Amino acid sequence: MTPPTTGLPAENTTDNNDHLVQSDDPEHPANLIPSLCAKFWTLGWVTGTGGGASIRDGDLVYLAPSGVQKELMKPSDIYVLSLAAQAQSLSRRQRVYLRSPPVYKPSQCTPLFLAAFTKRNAGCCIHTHSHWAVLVTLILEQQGSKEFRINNIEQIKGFGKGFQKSGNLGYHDTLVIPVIENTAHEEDLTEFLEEAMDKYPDTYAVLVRRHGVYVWGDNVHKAKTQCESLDYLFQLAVEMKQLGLPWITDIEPTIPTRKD
Ligand SMILES: CSCCC(=O)C(=O)COP(=O)(O)O
Ligand SMILES: [Zn+2]
Repeated sequence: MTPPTTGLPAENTTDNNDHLVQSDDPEHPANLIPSLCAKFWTLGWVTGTGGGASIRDGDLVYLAPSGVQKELMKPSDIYVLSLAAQAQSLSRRQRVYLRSPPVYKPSQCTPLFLAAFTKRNAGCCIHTHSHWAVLVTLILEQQGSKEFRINNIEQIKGFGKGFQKSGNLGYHDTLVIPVIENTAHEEDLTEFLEEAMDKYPDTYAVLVRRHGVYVWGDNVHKAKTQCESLDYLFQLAVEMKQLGLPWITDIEPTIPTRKD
């Protein structure tokens, strides 16, 4: 699926480029963001307008409006931004939208989503306010820790090895997710998210203390499955903590002996 593109910044177009969000294809980003967010709402990931998702298709980035019920969005509510036009913009804070819905402001998460697209070439970035993510950051806060670490759990295999690396983590590998501190305004998280990406080049996610998590992937499928795997692991970790079980164990890899 290749959506049509004008390649022109918004001020050079004569209309609002509504065609960029009009498609019968359910896989078109303008259709997929509302349908994904409706699913995420049922998981408690985008409750009360919090959280959201953004998709990149080539140069075009599709974004939700700010402060709307994310599970009720329509394709006509979606913003479209050109990364190339944005890169040419003199001000990093001023965004160049090819398409803007008339009555909204763009999501406050926009600069964080753009960081995943520009620094990691991600195809999709998901931001959740999941209880499990927030609880894990609270447990880590008590421990004075800025990293979530877990190993020897099967679901760890749901994560890629890292940026520009092929294959997934193994059962015995340790999954490490950095934690950044929350800020009063979502946009102000950007510099800390970027710092965490630089410090942890292979991470596909960053936790935000007392707030939630940002998870990305090369495409929608990978971002969604990594986000699901991570939420599973966060829930498991909270329940393990309640049972007094450690997140890191020193189970040694064994060579399996198969008897046929
Ligand atoms: C109650 S949500 C506060 C803002 C936030 O954390 C968030 O993720 C949603 O921001 P948006 O601008 O996309 O509504
Ligand atoms: Zn948020």
